[in-house]
Amino acid sequence: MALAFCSSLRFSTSTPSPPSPSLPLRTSPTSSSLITVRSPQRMGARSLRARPPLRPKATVAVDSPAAGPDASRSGPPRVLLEVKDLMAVIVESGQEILRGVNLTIYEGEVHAIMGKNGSGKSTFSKVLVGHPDYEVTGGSVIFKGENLLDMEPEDRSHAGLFMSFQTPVEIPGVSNFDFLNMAYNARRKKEGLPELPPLEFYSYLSPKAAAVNMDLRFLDRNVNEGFSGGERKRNEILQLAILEADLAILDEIDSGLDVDALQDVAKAVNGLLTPYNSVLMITHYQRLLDIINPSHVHIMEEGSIVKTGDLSLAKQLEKEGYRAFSVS
Ligand SMILES: Nc1ncnc2c1ncn2[C@@H]1O[C@H](COP(=O)(O)OP(=O)(O)OP(=O)(O)O)[C@@H](O)[C@H]1O
Repeated sequence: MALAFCSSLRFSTSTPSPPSPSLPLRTSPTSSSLITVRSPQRMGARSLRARPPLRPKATVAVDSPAAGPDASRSGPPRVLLEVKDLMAVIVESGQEILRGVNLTIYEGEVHAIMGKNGSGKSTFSKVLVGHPDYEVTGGSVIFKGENLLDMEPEDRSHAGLFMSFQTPVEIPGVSNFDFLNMAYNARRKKEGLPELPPLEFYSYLSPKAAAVNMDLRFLDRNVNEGFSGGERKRNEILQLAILEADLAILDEIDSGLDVDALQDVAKAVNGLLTPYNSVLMITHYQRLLDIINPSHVHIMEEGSIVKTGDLSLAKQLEKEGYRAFSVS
């Protein structure tokens, strides 16, 4: 199955026409409270991913918000994310999970968070995107100079935050193509640009799909419906490629991937990196870090970051286990 998946996800040049959009959306079911699929008239999208590109790398004939070089981007790297003493509890139980997280990410940096099961890594990332299961009880998060914690999840997405969940959800009844088109248009609308009709969006999308080795046939299928674990992950990276977030949070993007797919996905992530965006990865395995090569590796324990270093930290972890870093 895994090998079949890999070979089936090569870019197919024999698909000249775009998938036919199946608007209007027939259903809007969702298994995640973070997802919003609205009618085309209201033109919303999956709330956390509606962040079309600021700096498209593909050459497309669309009036993208930043289709050319951005002269204002000169100078030293800017701080993208500054997390100070962040504390959060589970809303339902009041259980404290984050106990003072500190983390600063500059443009162009790649950070990896590692840590034992249950140490709070996913909770941290979900708190950043505004997941309603958690309540922030202390600390601050500044994203691109703005108070992230004051923003609705959808606005966090529009501001340039993208999150790939550990288990990407299915959206039955909504084709991948329509979903990506809506997400892209939601951002364009926010930028005051006209929405991109399906044909033009297809021109923008197809080189992105090629870059992540995504077979174009997957665009006509419903979002993640019947996708294998690896296909879902690859689809997440396609969404990231379309939306070109400033900060991409990738929660265990390597889980469930066979060795070839891991290489593909990691290389696709590398291909999306620019001096102006950043990635925050959560992973258990050095094999992903060997390809993406993070500038910073953090170890989380019991809801806070207890050690920070470079890739050598991950190598040491692989050899010695978490006992070597435990502070408890
Ligand atoms: N919504 C929730 N309801 C109940 N418990 C939760 C919830 N979210 C997180 N937890 C608990 O908080 C702790 C931290 O969970 P989290 O998913 O952040 O850990 P993690 O470091 O990402 O773990 P893993 O490496 O296994 O993915 C766990 O004990 C988990 O069971």
